[in-house]
Amino acid sequence: MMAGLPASLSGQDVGSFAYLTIKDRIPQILTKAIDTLHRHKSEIFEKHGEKGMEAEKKAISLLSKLRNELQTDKPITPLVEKFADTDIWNQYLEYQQSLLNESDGKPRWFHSPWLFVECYLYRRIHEAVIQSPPIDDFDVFRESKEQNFFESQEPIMALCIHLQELKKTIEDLGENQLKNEFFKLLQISLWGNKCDLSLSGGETSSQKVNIMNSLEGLKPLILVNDTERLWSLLSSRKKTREDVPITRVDIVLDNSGFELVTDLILADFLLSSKLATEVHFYGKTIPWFVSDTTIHDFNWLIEEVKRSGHKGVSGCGVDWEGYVKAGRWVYHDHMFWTLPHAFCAMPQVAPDLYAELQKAHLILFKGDLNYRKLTGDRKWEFTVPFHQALNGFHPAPLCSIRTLKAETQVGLLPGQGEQLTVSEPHWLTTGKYGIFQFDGPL
Ligand SMILES: O=P(O)(O)OC[C@@]1(O)O[C@H](CO)[C@@H](O)[C@@H]1O
Ligand SMILES: [Mn+2]
Repeated sequence: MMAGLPASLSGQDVGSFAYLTIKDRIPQILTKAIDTLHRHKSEIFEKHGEKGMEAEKKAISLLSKLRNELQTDKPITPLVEKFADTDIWNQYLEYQQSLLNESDGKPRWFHSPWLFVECYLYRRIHEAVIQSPPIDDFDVFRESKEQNFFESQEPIMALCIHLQELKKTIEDLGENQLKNEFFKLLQISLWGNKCDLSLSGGETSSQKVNIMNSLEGLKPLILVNDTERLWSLLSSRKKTREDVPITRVDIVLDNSGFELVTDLILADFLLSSKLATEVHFYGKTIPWFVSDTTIHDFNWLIEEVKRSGHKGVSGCGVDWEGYVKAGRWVYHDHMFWTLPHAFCAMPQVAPDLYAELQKAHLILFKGDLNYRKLTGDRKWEFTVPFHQALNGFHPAPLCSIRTLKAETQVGLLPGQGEQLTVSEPHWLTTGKYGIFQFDGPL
């Protein structure tokens, strides 16, 4: 499977999105993280006293040192703090070293694969925090994830009310009506991915307008649309429900806040429509790419929805808590999702996780980073088939639901990418365009 893989995206390519992310956006994210620690000084003092003050100072100095390493393109150094994945990370760093020849020296920020460098950055932020007890559980991104939720209350309310209405009549919907509702909620989950904080460098990217009304207008921005495949897979299983009592859909989550609400609404619809009988979610074990969902974020958001003053919203929270309690929604934590590996390495690196995913009848991968890891973050030709770019990663029928925020895309029609480059030079990285890209039994 390894034969003839194209080169990785890298900060080596001056002017590329990778280069601009490492040069501009990541220092901005580090500065915001440092600023967040500063602004929580009094809260940390109240909670931990003098020891907390020392810890806050230490974490800030470690993050400042990290920013300096990055901005001066220093060699990438091994992780030093003992943690569950420290050894795997340092093995991967040695692997990156082995790819370089003598003259190249050490792996460096602007000279190593972008995927590795960006993941390493967030793992170093985590290391700075766990090296600073007693604030070693501090999530430097929590405030911005919560802010994204609170600033998106209007569209969240509209979506929850829509779902509650839909659930009242869902038994009476005809096949076609159910399909259309399914497609609408898939599109809402797709566009929920547009607002991620790491793209905006941590600036608020909450959802302002109510996307229910703009779906029609957004359809031309969907470059690959395999949603019919999702419908036929799930609806045919539903028809033969007697002999196939279980349909499990796994959702590999991306961002917390508004996007997570759109994913939970989709997951609720999957159960209420009986297109699925159980949904499994995968989040991140440490704070990741600014807005990615941790188990704390998952539980916090369901609780916030349940506590809403609006009964249309709180009703959803009550149902969602019920699904978790009944084991119909299952949340999985696994360290693999915050390692730097492309997903084709999962059978070797995390065979237990690969075996878990193989139990799903359909896996939905949300977001841009997941797409980059599905396809190895490489400079593929636009027309290379998605199946080929997965490089052997086929745990189950899967679909990427992603807005484009990185200079990598496969499975396009001949000329489609070139045409977009002419009409919209930054179509790969603005998050304006999206895909539903499916890989399953041919
Ligand atoms: O996975 P998400 O949340 O959709 O996107 C995360 C992400 O956009 O942040 C980086 C920019 O720093 C992107 O390259 C990366 O894919
Ligand atoms: Mn993300």
